[in-house]
Amino acid sequence: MASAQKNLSEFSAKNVTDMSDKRFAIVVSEWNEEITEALFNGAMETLLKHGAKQENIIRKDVPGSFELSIGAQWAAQVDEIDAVICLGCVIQGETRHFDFICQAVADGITNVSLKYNKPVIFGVLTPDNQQQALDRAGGKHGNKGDEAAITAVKMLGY
Ligand SMILES: Nc1c(NC[C@H](O)[C@H](O)[C@H](O)CO)[nH]c(=O)[nH]c1=O
Ligand SMILES: CC(=O)[C@@H](O)COP(=O)(O)O
Repeated sequence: MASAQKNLSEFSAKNVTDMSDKRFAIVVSEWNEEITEALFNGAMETLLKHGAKQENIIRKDVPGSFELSIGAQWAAQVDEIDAVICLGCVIQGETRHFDFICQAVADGITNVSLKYNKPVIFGVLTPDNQQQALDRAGGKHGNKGDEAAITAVKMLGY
């Protein structure tokens, strides 16, 4: 189902458990900063809305989405971290570089999650252009950061 049919910020809050004692790491890519900052703000707002404490949320920045995997690993290896949220935006350019980054970060984040047996959330936009990114970072299709945060919350209540 495309984001056009399912707003990224609309989700069922039922069965969401208390997050007051959970600790989160949010790893944010600096590429396309206008977008990733909007994703971060959405993720923070959603975590706090569901009871997470500000002091239990740490942020780490990485240069680009390709570095999200290692940034996630450095966070996930910390025993006190319960879940990691990775936020990035990879915009299609003229070459196949887009494909390599997107595949690498999807595979890398998955591997970290399985290696450390904890939720590591793929909050990475992979749009064709800037407008598609804006539409999914607080625009008409919602905010991918909201979706990533509620996914972490739901997984911790698994
Ligand atoms: N073009 C985008 C990049 N490129 C940078 C890579 O993520 C990486 O930092 C570099 O290849 C060095 O390892 N990153 C994004 O997050 N978004 C882009 O659109
Ligand atoms: C996703 C990228 O790295 C991409 O934006 C780089 O642009 P290009 O493919 O034109 O070099």
